[in-house]
Amino acid sequence: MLDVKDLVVAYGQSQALHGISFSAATKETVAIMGRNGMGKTTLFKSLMGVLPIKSGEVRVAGQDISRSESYKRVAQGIAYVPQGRMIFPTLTVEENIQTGLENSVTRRIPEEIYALFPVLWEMRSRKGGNLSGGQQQQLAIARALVTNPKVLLLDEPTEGIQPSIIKDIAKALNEIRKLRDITIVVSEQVLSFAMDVADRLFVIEGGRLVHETARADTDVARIKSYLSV
Ligand SMILES: Nc1ncnc2c1ncn2[C@@H]1O[C@H](COP(=O)(O)OP(=O)(O)OP(=O)(O)O)[C@@H](O)[C@H]1O
Repeated sequence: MLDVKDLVVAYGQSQALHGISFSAATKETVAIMGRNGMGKTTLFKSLMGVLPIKSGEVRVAGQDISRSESYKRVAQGIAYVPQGRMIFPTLTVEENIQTGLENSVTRRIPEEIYALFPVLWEMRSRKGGNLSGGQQQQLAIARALVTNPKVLLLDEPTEGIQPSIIKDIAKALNEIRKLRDITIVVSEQVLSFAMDVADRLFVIEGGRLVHETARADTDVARIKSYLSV
């Protein structure tokens, strides 16, 4: 479903990604693990078209999207939950989700969304800015999901979130891929969360994927050593 090949991205003269390649299948979740500054956000921004790529290719369901404008990529089946969530603080929960429904005539929020995140139903009339960090993260995921993506990208969804809500988010992500034909790519520093949601784990270091493992074969100590400074 998602095929990334030899992705090279630079900030001016400084190269940040040095040829990233990986694929992820429908109904598969992969985690990209790495410390701060290793290139996770750069990877996601370039997949989404927020940052231009220098060379390489990104395919979603076989279609090369790597030269498409960011807004077009949404129609081509890719959705992005950025680091820090970026919800609209002055819009209500319901209005925030509806911003993902721009192309829908009724702008009706599917029931499935509130079934996945019951807290968003309870909070639907509250302003996004009044939600806790964990609730905002669930809101950002809901907003991305209503675009019916084939590929969902989540950049460090557990950052600054309390453990009980991290469990809720893991549960929702596992439920989503059961319900939908979707590929989920999540960047993370929290190994326990990645082990809860991902079928395969990659480690990114200095803009390169340096390690890959299936969940069942994961050498936890080895991944931890990559994540510690
Ligand atoms: N706007 C920018 N201009 C120049 N260099 C940048 C810019 N943004 C990021 N970088 C560099 O690119 C590299 C990768 O950064 P990136 O933000 O992708 O890492 P990350 O793994 O997502 O870390 P974090 O979790 O802190 O966001 C780092 O060396 C960083 O200094």
